[in-house]
Amino acid sequence: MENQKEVIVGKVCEIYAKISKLENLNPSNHVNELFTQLVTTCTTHCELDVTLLSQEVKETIAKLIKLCGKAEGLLESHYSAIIGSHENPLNHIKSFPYYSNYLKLSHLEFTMLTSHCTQVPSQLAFIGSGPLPLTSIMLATFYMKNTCFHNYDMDPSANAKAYDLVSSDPDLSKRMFFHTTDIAHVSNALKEYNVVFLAALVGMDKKGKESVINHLAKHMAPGAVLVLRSAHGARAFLYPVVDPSDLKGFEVLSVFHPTDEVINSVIVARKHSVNPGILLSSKCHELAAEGFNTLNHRNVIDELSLTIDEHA
Ligand SMILES: C[S@@+](CC[C@H](N)C(=O)[O-])C[C@H]1O[C@@H](n2cnc3c(N)ncnc32)[C@H](O)[C@@H]1O
Repeated sequence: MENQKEVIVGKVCEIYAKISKLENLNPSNHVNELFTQLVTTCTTHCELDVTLLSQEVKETIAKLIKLCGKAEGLLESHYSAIIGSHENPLNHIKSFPYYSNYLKLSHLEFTMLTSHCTQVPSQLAFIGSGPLPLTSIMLATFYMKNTCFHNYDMDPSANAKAYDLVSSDPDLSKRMFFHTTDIAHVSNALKEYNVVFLAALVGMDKKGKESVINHLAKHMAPGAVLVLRSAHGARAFLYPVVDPSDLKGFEVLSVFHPTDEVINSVIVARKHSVNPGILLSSKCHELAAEGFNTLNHRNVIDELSLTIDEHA
């Protein structure tokens, strides 16, 4: 076990050394090959706790996560431009190489979400939607056919590309909205959403993630649900980890760590009401009227494993 851990860490550091020497991270055969090697290494070995690694390795991980985030942004941007150049972009969305991963991840997130909310949300925010907002598109197309999606990204070019993908679609163009701003500058608008999704790459380190989570805890409506992405085991070489205990101001409802090709763990949490037992604020009344089940806080990991296996 100890030996296996050393082998994985050695391999990841070796790949990091190669990636960090690249002139740029734009998609190319060589860049794709290195990231594929990295993802394969990290998804085939689950039993590894990165918090126990040396400070030196932790510093390498922090740098690697930033490079992965940059490469992911460039890959999504590249494919978004290609897909958006077609007359009906959404007919070509499956050409994105990680389409099936997103399909599984959005199904997982929807399953987890609906085990805590008996009614589909009317207004949903997705923070860090990027140039290829696949999760919003999939949720809107397959699972939440009447929900309005408010996509937030601080990069205007990401939003412009994302808008081009849905603007010609008669349904999604009416339900997808794009807001160009750093989420740290959004306060009152956050109260309007029954559900908020937080992308893995918003808050790239512990401090950054903590600051976004604290901001959401301060401004989301009491009783609203937060769905956020984390990483577990060796997958923590690729994405920032959110420890459920870091979710101050929220009640953690469920946590799921995938073991298949899906990389991100998913955490579902509910923003505390003023008094969790009694629905005091008008927003809580509104949520209760919409059928949000505030009393049902059971852990659904086992059931989820079953549901997901059934759909695998
Ligand atoms: C590569 S993308 C897409 C999301 C990715 N597929 C995921 O699940 O994390 C991440 C996006 O988050 C945006 N972003 C990062 N920090 C943000 C913040 N504080 N406010 C708004 N957008 C942010 C970036 O501009 C970038 O386009």
